Amino acid sequence: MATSPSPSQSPTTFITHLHIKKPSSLYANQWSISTLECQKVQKALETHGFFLVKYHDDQEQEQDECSLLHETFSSLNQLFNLPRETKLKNSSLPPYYTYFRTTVYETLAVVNSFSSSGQLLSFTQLMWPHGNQKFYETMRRMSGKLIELSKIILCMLCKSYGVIGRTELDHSAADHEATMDPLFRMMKYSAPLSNNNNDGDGDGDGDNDEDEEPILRLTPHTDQNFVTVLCQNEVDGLMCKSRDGEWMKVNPSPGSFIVLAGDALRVWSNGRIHAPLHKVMMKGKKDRLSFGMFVGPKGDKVVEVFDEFVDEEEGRPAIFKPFIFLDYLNFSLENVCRAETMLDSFECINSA
Ligand SMILES: O=C(O)CCC(=O)C(=O)O
Ligand SMILES: [Fe+2]
Repeated sequence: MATSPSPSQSPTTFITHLHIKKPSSLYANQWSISTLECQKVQKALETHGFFLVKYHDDQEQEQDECSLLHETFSSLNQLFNLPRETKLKNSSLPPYYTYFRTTVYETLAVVNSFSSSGQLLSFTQLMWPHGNQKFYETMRRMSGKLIELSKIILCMLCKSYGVIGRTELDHSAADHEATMDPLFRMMKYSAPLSNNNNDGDGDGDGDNDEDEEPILRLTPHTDQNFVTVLCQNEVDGLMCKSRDGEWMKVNPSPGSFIVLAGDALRVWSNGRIHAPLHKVMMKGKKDRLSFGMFVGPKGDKVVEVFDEFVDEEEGRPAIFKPFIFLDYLNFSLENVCRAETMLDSFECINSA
């Protein structure tokens, strides 16, 4: 594995870009992944709260990887092109999981899409009553890859903190599966400029995009979960705010994944990990498609500071009070206007 910094907006800050090869075993105690690489995950999440990663499976040919990515985006196009009434059927889930639409943004979600419990199959049947095997197979493979990567990343973090096997964040822990509720979400953001908008050179490309001001498509917020692994089509737009307050453009190379820490990880680490505010700003004539695995605790689970990060005698008390994750999700839904300071507004922070 190698790390190469890729320049962000500012010359002084770099976005960490890791290359992770699928380990022969997903269990960290049998790993070839070095501690040094694990420390890079920790450092990136503590400073910026996000990083980019290329994830390869040695068994998988590069060509297969590209075609999976290509098929995923063509499946997403197919999905978002369905009539609105059909997409509205994705509403039997709790409100934060269901089909949601504004004039410029749409999202659909499937819980545990990679598992054998048939959630992805039911979702596919709901959208295409006559079946769509291609969609099902593609999304099953892609969401399987995302869940695998999210497990590896959480494990790398646990390894770096020296807490492997002692926390449910590590998937080798007995109750990991019973604790986690991974959600596969698919998003579409419409282009700020319509396709009829001619840029004057007759090619209809909109190649004077450079002069345009980017327009907000998704308002600044933090994710409530532990970790999010995202992937986008060729249209950039994601921006993340680092711990030192700088908005950074996140422009991944094709096929790279974006890893973001959420509020639950900030709480678990007693504030060591930064859960970055992020937003989507777009320009140009192309719609942006993205999808991701949002790995959070099950609704009834308690989110709390992990013991390892607390030492009263050393002057490191727990900054956060424990809370039920569902209470926080509901609070977030009722207080969308406080998205920029959600965790702080939730009043789970202990007074000094
Ligand atoms: O589409 C993206 O890149 C970001 C999506 C996002 O932040 C979210 O759905 O919470
Ligand atoms: Fe988000």
